Amino acid sequence: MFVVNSAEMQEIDRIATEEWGIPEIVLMENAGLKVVEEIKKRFTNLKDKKITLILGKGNNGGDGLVVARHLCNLGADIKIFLFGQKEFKNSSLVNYNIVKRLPIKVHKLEHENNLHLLRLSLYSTDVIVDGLFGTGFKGEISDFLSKIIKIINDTDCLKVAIDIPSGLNADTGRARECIKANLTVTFALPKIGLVVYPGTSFAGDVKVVDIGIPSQLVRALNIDKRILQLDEIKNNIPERDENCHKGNFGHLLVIGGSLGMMGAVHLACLSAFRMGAGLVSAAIPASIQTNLAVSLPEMITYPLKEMVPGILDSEAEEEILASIEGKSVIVIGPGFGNNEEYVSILKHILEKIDIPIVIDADGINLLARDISILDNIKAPVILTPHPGEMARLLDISTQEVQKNRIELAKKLAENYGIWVVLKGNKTVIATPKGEVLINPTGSPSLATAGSGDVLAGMIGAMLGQQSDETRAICSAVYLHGLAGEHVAETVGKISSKAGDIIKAIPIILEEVLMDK
Ligand SMILES: NC(=O)C1=CN([C@@H]2O[C@H](COP(=O)(O)OP(=O)(O)OC[C@H]3O[C@@H](n4cnc5c(N)ncnc54)[C@H](O)[C@@H]3O)[C@@H](O)[C@H]2O)[C@H](O)CC1
Ligand SMILES: [K+]
Repeated sequence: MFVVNSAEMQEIDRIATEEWGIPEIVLMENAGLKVVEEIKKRFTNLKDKKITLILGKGNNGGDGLVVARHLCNLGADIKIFLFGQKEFKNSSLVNYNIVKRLPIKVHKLEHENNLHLLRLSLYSTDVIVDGLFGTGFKGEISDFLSKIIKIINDTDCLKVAIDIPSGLNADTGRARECIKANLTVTFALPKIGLVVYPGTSFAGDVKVVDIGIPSQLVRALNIDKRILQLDEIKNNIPERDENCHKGNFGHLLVIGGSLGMMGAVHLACLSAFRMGAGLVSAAIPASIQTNLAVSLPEMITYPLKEMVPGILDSEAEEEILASIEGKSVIVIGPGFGNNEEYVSILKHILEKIDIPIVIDADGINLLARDISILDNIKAPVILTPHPGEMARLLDISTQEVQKNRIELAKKLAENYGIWVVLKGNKTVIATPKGEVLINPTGSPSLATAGSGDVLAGMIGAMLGQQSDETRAICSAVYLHGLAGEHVAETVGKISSKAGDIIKAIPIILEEVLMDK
């Protein structure tokens, strides 16, 4: 499903009305009716239910006026509070003139001394409908608005946001002060702010409703952002026919490991097997080879020459390059160590190979030492940074990364012609073509040591089975999130560990493929 920013939504709105000739008032009527439909689903009867609408003077408020009219027809007891000194215009004005003739009390919210009545009315209300601002919200919330929002948020009742919770930046999901809704009924397409953190925590349940904008119109716009959906993920996982053999499902090489960090390689390799990789090999410092081989006998191991135990010798580079022969995918970085001398190993690998390479963990830290080594790549390169690693790569703070996850991932991917998987709540996948995919699955259970190694192994495994890199990466990220959700339900969000995520892979794979 496409996701849009406010400018894109406004453009869709403009084309629908100006070029396709769909009257604005029709879209507004549809929008209002759909909100009423969602409210009706939550009550057996709306008769005499107290419903308070807090509305601005733009079209979001106009939608609210439509909601008020229909709820009034259903017998609800309606009150409206109107924010702002402006006058309603166009379709909103038409709806306002109708509402004025109905048995609906309309109060102003222009001064601090109106707040007392608002507080009093909300005390006994069953539902608050938030139609203050939608996609037309710009800049910041004033202190007065902040007080209004606080009064609304302090009220314990069902809060329904029209299109987006007021105060939320539809493009970034950030807010200074924002309505905390239980339900957001958003029109035509989800807005970015509703699907990325912290916007997700303000929006509550998000219902995307059709208001009559033709899908042909939306498709013609070539929107570059999408939310991943289960259906496409299912189709990305290749069927296994009776005649298949291990050679059909890729041979993954994991390069990494160091003294004390052997587990990272183990986790990546084991998850790769569980995700269906045909063969898995690991190139690791010689001193950890025996332990690793014993811990996972199914894999092939390449011992690398060491300077001191756990630290590679310069001759190891040749050994790594030799181990790449015959492989179909590489994962480099889990537990590798962030030694300056390894930058040239990574550089030479990237200059030589043309098979997909996932650069994770210390591999990303090495890149952060010299990102220019991405200038000379022939292979599909996939970076899987968490926000801290992304910050190091871009030489900015983690807070700055989190403020602008989508744009930063997109820019990095486009600049170097690579895939960027920016991990975190709603992982963002950016492709070399500038496409952005947002992953809806996941759980706090994934916030545990080794979870990234598991994801790297899963991506590596999928790249060995699916030639379309974007599909492979998206499937792995989506399924990793589903595995996290399963762990949250079975083990718990707090007690989870990476091994639990790996154990969940076969279960969620089975579930996903069952109704393919
Ligand atoms: N997308 C569609 O196809 C449809 C959308 N509808 C609804 O319309 C709104 C967008 O309406 P618009 O008039 O452009 O803007 P808003 O109502 O969101 O807000 C404008 C309103 O708010 C004032 N304002 C903006 N920022 C601030 C601020 N920081 N502080 C104070 N006041 C602010 C501004 O001055 C205006 O008065 C969309 O979300 C949908 O809900 C259509 O009805 C159906 C078709
Ligand atoms: K709103």
